[in-house]
Amino acid sequence: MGDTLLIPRLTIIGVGLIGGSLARALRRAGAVGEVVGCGRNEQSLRRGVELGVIDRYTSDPAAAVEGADVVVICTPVSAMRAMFTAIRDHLAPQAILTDVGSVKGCVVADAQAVFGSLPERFVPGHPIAGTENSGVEASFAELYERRRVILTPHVESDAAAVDRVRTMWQCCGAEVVEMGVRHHDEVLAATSHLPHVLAYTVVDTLASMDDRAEIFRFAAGGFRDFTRISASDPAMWRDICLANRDCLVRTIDEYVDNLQRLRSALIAGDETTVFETFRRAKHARDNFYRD
Ligand SMILES: NC(=O)C1=CN([C@@H]2O[C@H](COP(=O)(O)OP(=O)(O)OC[C@H]3O[C@@H](n4cnc5c(N)ncnc54)[C@H](O)[C@@H]3O)[C@@H](O)[C@H]2O)C=CC1
Ligand SMILES: O=C(O)C(=O)Cc1ccc(O)cc1
Repeated sequence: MGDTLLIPRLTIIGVGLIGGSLARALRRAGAVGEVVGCGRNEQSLRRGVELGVIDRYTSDPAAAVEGADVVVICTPVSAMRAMFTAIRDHLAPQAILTDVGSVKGCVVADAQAVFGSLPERFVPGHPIAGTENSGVEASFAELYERRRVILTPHVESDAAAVDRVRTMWQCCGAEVVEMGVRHHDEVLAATSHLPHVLAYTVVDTLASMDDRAEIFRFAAGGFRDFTRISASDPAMWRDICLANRDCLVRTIDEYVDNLQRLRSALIAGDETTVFETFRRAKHARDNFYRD
C-alpha cells in the first residue's frame, strides 16, 4: 500500500500557513502516508497534530528527516541555512529536498554553502499562493488550487526528483512552471515584494499622521483591498525584502521615478500624463485578470 503512495513519508520543517496547507492538500489527495512535522514552537506543533495536519512531530530537524522520502523546508528564508546544516548528515540516501522560500537566490546560496555543492535531489520551489495570515491555524487544503508554483532546478538536478516535486504540487491543484533563480527573484521583486513594501509604507505613512484616527475611519474598500497585505508577518517580510534587496531596490527605483513623474504632472496640472498613467494601468490590469 505504502509503495503506491507518491510520498510514503513526508517531513515538513516549519508547519505554518504554507507547510500546513501543503500537508493538508497532500493528505486530501491521498498522496502521503505519514506526515512528520518539525519546528521550534511545540505548542503550534501540538496544534498541528490536533488539527490532523501532521501525524507526529519533533523539534529536532535531524530526527525529523530520518527515513523521509520528501523533506520540505517551510521556515522563513532566514532560517533555511541553519535547517540545511541541521539535516545535512541525516537525510536518507533517496530523500528529495525542497523548500517554499519566497526568494530563491539566497536559499540556493545557503544550500551550496552548507552542502558544498547543490545536491542532485534538491529542487528549490516557491508556491505563488498565500495569505496575510500566518501559522498552522491559518492553513487550508485549497490554498494551492489553480495557483502557480515555480521550481528553480539547477543543472545537476535529478530529473526524477524534479518530477516528483512537480507531481507533489500538481496533487495540490497547482500549475507548476520552471525558471532560473535570477529570473525568479527579479520577477517576484516586481510582483510580490514591491507591492508588500508599498502597502507597508502607505499604511505606516498614514499611521504616523496626527489625524490618523480620522483618516482610517473614512477609509473605503479600495484602501482595505490595497493594504490587506500590510497585515502580513513583519518578520517574514523583513527577511524576504533583505534577502532580495538587490532586485527589490532596482524595482523600487523604477517605481519612485514613475511616482515622481506623476507628482510633477499633478503639480503642473498635466491632465494628459495623469490620465495616460491611469489608463495604461487599467488597461494592463484588465488584460492580466481577464478571466
Ligand atoms: N505567507 C505566504 O503567503 C507565503 C510564504 N512563503 C514562504 O513560505 C515560508 C513560510 O511562510 P509561512 O508559512 O507564511 O510562515 P508561518 O509563520 O506561517 O510558518 C513558519 C513556520 O516556521 C517555523 N519556524 C520559524 N522559524 C523557525 C526556525 N528557526 N526553525 C524552525 N522552525 C521555524 C514557525 O514556528 C512556523 O511554524 C517562508 O519562507 C515564506 O517566504 C511562500 C509563499 C507564500
Ligand atoms: O497575501 C497575498 O496575497 C500574497 O501575496 C501571498 C504571498 C506571499 C509571499 C509569497 O512569496 C507569495 C505569495
